[in-house]
Amino acid sequence: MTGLPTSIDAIRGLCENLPSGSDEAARAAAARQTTLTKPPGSLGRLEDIAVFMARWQGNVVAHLDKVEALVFAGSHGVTARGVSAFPAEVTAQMVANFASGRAAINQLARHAGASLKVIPLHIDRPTADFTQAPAMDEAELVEAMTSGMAAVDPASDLVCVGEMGIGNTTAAAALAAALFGGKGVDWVGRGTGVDDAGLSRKAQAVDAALARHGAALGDPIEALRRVGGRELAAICGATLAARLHGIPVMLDGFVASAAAAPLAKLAPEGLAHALAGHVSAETGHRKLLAALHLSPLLDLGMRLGEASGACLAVNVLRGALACHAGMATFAEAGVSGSPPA
Ligand SMILES: Cc1cc2ncn([C@H]3O[C@H](COP(=O)(O)O)[C@@H](O)[C@H]3O)c2cc1C
Ligand SMILES: O=C(O)c1cccnc1
Repeated sequence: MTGLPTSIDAIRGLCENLPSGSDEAARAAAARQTTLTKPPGSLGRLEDIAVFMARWQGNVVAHLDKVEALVFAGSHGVTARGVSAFPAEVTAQMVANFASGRAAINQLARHAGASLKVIPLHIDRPTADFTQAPAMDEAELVEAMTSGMAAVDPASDLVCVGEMGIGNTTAAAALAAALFGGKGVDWVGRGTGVDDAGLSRKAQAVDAALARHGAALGDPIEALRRVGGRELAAICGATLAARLHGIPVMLDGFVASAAAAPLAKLAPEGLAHALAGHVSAETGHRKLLAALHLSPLLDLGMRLGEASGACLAVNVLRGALACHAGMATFAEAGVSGSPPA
């Protein structure tokens, strides 16, 4: 990637020629797995992870020396519709909490050996209420997406993406509905903990957005611009940039998954370099992951966002790669292999 794109068309162009990772490294990693001192397949998905990481890092034995957690923050006009259990000002207050190191993500990023970067995106300037108008104009979308792209350090071994933005589970639900069909009720959940009335306001907001934007939502980037938000666009941009730099991505919960989902719609293998760190308790996340053909690594009933589930899942990757790198082969250890069939 040379320089950041300056238009939506340029971003679309980048999605047309995505690298497919190293077949050679993936094949060699799969071959190495068969030589390690364990019954074939006995490490389950840890084996697949070692092969996945080899493909996207282009190394038979992948490493996790430099793991980045990127948390993008944005403000949402749709909060005026009473769609969150918390007031909009919590977004800025939590950004301050991240800076003082006392939020959940500070603890989980440290525990995962990840460096945490928090990127606020004009949090004093909410997007437009997308039940009334597009959330962002084209320039705002490009700015948000390229902020996400620029946040990715090309030297990273893995990028975890997450978000902070009161109201953003409604934006994520609207985006999921735009991309995969269905109505508000199919995709909204309780987010920060709305009651039944709040849940039905969320469904109504999504339905109103679907009605207002109509056929324009058939285009994945337009859907992101019209019913997404700045932090969702930035996650989409960061996930795209990681692909172009040859860096695997760990997605967080419902919001981060919805944010990255346009890439899967723009290119058939658009999210092939991404893992789902976990399935959150937000209604709709399981269905969204199924639509994206992603199988979550963890299922712990978390529903926080902030990249918390993504960072926790990094520890699973560390386990997978420790085995892949450190185990003896049957030959090295003098362990008898299975008898010839
Ligand atoms: C104190 C606090 C910390 C958070 N950290 C992440 N979120 C999460 O909740 C928000 C989405 O839920 P909704 O759509 O219901 O507003 C996002 O900011 C998300 O990251 C938080 C929410 C709160 C209240
Ligand atoms: O799964 C998520 O991303 C999520 C769930 C609840 C609140 N915020 C984020």
